[in-house]
Amino acid sequence: MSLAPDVHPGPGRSVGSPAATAPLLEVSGLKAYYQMRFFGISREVRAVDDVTFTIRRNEIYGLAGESSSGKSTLIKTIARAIRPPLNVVGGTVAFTFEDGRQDIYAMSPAQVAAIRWSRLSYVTQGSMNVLNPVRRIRSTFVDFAARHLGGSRRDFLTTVERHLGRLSLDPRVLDAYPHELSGGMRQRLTIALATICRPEFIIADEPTTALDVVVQKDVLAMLREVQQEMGSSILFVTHDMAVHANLTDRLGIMYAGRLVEEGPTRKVFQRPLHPYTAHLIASLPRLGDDMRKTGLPGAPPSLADPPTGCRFHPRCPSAVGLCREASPPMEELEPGHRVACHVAKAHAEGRRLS
Ligand SMILES: Nc1ncnc2c1ncn2[C@@H]1O[C@H](COP(=O)(O)OP(=O)(O)OP(=O)(O)O)[C@@H](O)[C@H]1O
Repeated sequence: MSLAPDVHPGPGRSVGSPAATAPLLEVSGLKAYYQMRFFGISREVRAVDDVTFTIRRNEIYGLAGESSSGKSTLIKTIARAIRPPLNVVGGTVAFTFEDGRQDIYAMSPAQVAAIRWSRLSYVTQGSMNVLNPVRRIRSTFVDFAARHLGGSRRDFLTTVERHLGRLSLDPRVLDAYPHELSGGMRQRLTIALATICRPEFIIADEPTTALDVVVQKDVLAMLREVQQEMGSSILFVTHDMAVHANLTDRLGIMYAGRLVEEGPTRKVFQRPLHPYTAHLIASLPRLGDDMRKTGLPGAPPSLADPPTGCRFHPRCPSAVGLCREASPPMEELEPGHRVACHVAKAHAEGRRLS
């Protein structure tokens, strides 16, 4: 499959310019809370609480963590796809696209609309959310992408057909309604839709979770090929650690609204530094291993009233007194490998905590 520029060149990927060397996404101290008021009582769910990380050009960054850890809230906030009661209460989200660096929350609504799908696109779990059930696939492509690519409708549809062909999709699917297609086909179409404008940054939110394993493998291979050919960056969100092991270049682990570990995916799997990451990896099934996997005791905390200190301490097998008292900052303990854990830090420095 070749995705070399065809009818439209898409955003350039010039090497050597400041834009080419800067991180594509910089998230700094980001806080996004659901702020609600019921019968005069305020309630605040701190779903994303002081998250800092960057994503480079041309990399697939994975985000993992169990349900309710804040993954969806984080990516909605990064894409500025938020509405009340979710509010950004601190921090910044900046993209350095080919035309320069911009804080997405300093942009006007018109500027944000202009980068959606063309530079920043979104692939979601429920493909039916994007594919309008009462419109043929062709109309959905026109609705989402025609204005970004410009030109006549005929030229646009020729571009769409060529793009589908390159992704091994039969252009006749453009005549279909979503319900006439399989789940796998619909998901491949959402990837085609998200990449038709050759975006620099793609957010993929659990795009394969609803698919069976064989179709899942196909869709993931397609996504990787698209990414490699276009040189785009992908933020790939799933709780499925096996998918991260096979797909992502770097991996961030979220727990209770915070990033607790980040590093090259291979390193994180080989030597997890945070006890929560170690648990996630240990619970993966392995061929020939017939030991029963034991779950982590306890449940994730309420983000309306998170525990003091390290939010993982009530469930952590290694917790000491300090973990109950002070929130551990994210620190680089090995090159490119960051972790927020007092015990891991002390271990790396050859100290013992009690
Ligand atoms: N609309 C909302 N109003 C109030 N709280 C919300 C809302 N949506 C999510 N939350 C809360 O925010 C926290 C983070 O949820 P979020 O959906 O971001 O987690 P997640 O890691 O994406 O989980 P999942 O994998 O189940 O989608 C949870 O405590 C959740 O209950």
